[in-house]
Order: sequence, then C-alpha cells, then structure tokens
Amino acid sequence: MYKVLTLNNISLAGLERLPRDKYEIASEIGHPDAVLVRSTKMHEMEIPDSLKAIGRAGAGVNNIPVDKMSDQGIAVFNAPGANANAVKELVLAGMLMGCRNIGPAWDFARSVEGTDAEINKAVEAGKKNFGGFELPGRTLGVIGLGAIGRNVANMALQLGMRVVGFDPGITVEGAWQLSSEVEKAGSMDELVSKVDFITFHVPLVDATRNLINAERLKMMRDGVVILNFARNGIIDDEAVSAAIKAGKVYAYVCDFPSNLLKDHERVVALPHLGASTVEAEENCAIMVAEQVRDYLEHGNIRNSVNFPEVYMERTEGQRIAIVNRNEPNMVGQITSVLANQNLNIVDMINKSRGNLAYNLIDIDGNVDDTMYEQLCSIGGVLKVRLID
Ligand SMILES: NC(=O)c1ccc[n+]([C@@H]2O[C@H](COP(=O)([O-])OP(=O)(O)OC[C@H]3O[C@@H](n4cnc5c(N)ncnc54)[C@H](O)[C@@H]3O)[C@@H](O)[C@H]2O)c1
Ligand SMILES: O=C(O)[C@H](O)COP(=O)(O)O
Repeated sequence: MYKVLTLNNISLAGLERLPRDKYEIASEIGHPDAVLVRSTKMHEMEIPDSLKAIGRAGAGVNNIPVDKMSDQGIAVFNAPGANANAVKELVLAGMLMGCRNIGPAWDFARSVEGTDAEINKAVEAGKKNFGGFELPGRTLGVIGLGAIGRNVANMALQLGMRVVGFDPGITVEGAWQLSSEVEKAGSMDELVSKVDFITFHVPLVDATRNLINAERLKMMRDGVVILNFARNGIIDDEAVSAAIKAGKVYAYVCDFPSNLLKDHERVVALPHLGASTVEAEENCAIMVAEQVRDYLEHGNIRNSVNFPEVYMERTEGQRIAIVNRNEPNMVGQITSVLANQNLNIVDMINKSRGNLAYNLIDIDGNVDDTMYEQLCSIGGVLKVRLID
C-alpha cells in the first residue's frame, strides 16, 4: 500500500485517480510515500525518510522547499497550465473591477439607506463619483508569458486592447501559443512606461521580488491599473499604496490581502481566489495525482520542477529507481553492483537536471537486501527504490 498525506483539500476527482486498493490517503498519516499539497507552507515541516514525491496541485511551488527536497532525492511535481483559465478569467474581472471602480461603487450602493425611491435618488446623485473607462484601445502589459500570461495576453487582444509582453525565458512552445499581435518589450523598464494596465504572471523567486517598486512606479503612465494575481512579494505594496495616494496609480487589484491593502479605497484584494474554481481544482488534482502515481508505481517523471523528464516502458523484471548527485562515475558504480551479482540489465535510462541525476534500470532477477544496501551506500546516491 502506498501512503499519501494531504496537506490541503485536494479535489476528489484527483484522489479518485489513486485506487483505494493500492493507496491509503489521509490528512494525518505516518510514513507517507507522497504528499499532495496546495498552498500550505512546507518550509518548516519535518520531512519523513519515507517521502518520495510531493505533488503540488497548482502552479506555484514557493511554498515548498524545492532545493531541500532535491538534496533528499524527493521529486516535486506541479500541474502546469491546469488552472490557467481560472486565473485568466479572474484577471479579466480584475481589470474591469479596476477601471470601472466596482469595489468602491458597490460599497457606496450598500451604504445607501431609505425607501427605494430615496435609494434611487441617492444612487443617481452619487454615481458620478464612480465613472470609469473602457478596455478597447488601452494597452495591457503582461509580465511573464507562461501558461497564464499568454492566456491573458490573447484574451486582451480579443477585447480590443493593445498588448505588450515581457518574458526573457519564454519557451518555444509558449511562443507558438501566443498571438503574433502581442508586441515584445525588450525590458521591464521599457514595458512599464507604455501601458495603461499591467499584470504579473511570474513565479515568486529572488529575481521577481518587488518587480514593481517606487522607482518603476515613477516610470509609469499616470492612472495605471496594476494587477497581481501571481504572488505576494512581487509588488512592493507600500510603494503602490503611496502611489495611489499620490494619484499616480488608479487602482491596484490583487489576490493577496494584507492589513495595508484590505481596506484601502482603491485596492481590490481578493482572498487568493485565482485557482479556486471547480474546473481548476479538478484539473490540478487529476494532473498531479496521475503524475505522482506514475512516479510511485513506475518511476516515470512528468512535470517535475526539480527532476528530469523520464519515461521508460515497463519490461517484465524488477525496476530500480535511483536518484543521485550529478557527479562523474555514478552510473559505473551503480552498474558494477549489479554486474558483481550477475544481474543482467534489460533496459536502462539515465538523465540529469542541474545537480541531480536519475536512473531507471530494469533487470532480469531481483535485488537482494545486501545489494540494496550496497546501492544505497554509494557516495552521492540520495534514494534507491525497488519497484515490482
Ligand atoms: N492567484 C492564484 O491563485 C494563482 C494561480 C496560479 C498561478 N499563480 C501564480 O502565477 C505564477 C505563474 O503561473 P503560470 O502557470 O503562468 O506559470 P508558468 O511557469 O507557465 O509561467 C511563468 C512565466 O514567467 C516567466 N518569468 C520568470 N521570471 C520572469 C521575469 N523576471 N520576468 C518576466 N517573466 C519571467 C517564465 O519564463 C515563464 O514563462 C505561478 O508561479 C504562481 O505563483 C497564482
Ligand atoms: O500557484 C497556484 O497554483 C495558485 O496560487 C493556487 O493556489 P491554491 O491551490 O492554494 O488555490
């Protein structure tokens, strides 16, 4: 039986991909083989020796100590693109909330009291305070043209907007899916100076912290609308708050409330709702459950953020999965252990990614306890699994 620990509510549609005759799944369980998680922070968590895989039912992995997991030979998977449509739709709502003043206007409508006739009179008198502007003809800047960013960019073009994008790491596949009408900015600084709306779709890493700060705010057009459905920390909230007060920023719409932001008149701060749709939750859970299952049962790797992509058809015999540091002579030492016991290798794959390497070896026969210990004790080997 494989044991799976869930740290958040994971959609049933995904959990159903782990059959109950093979998988025990619970929010409290000893010696888990895998963890399924959404946004729970795992940085302080004690990692059990039994853990082989973490499945993030979503996109961002900044809640997972990925480098530490790599050092322990634990594969981390996510669900690229599975919630992109959900975020795109909320960004559209966010742009409209920003430019049509929906937050303050709704607050005003709720505050009006009296008979219906009195309410109507107050509404007609008060609505002039909430007039906004339209999207067609305005320019949207998209920072990060991955799964979400390119969906947002393509959608904005359909709404009649001009779109400028910036992503120095755009993939060839990503570029194929992006409309050729999206204009390419050479730098963030070039982009920020020519847009009416700017939206962020980058992961939170050291290089993306405070991408919008006081200095960049000064370069922006007056009346810009800023959207952050990526992560808290990518925008300097204090600087944006000051820029709103100074009349530079028209509205800030984000998914990350704080004391500074949540009651701010010109801020809409939603409770991290970007991926919270039935469809996105199911897509993410299914994708990640299937990937974790394939890894546990066959050692194959798809959509890992720290391990190489590996797939090998099963053969009849036993399969050995070995994670090791990417150092010279590792394959030689591993195959010597097998050769010394006259075990024939039927099929084998070795791939590396950064500091890690991963081997799948199908053999004629079985690895005994002594050989298992010998494999584990090779310097640089981080994890050895025998898969029947
Ligand atoms: N609010 C939510 O609920 C929600 C939902 C999904 C994702 N997210 C966040 O959105 C992020 C993006 O998600 P995605 O699915 O599009 O990921 P993705 O990996 O498909 O795309 C990220 C893109 O950002 C680019 N990038 C990285 N650093 C950059 C930089 N400094 N400047 C410009 N581009 C840069 C990458 O090259 C990549 O193309 C996630 O990492 C997550 O933090 C939030
Ligand atoms: O990175 C993501 O996928 C989003 O932030 C979604 O987070 P959630 O799964 O906690 O809603």
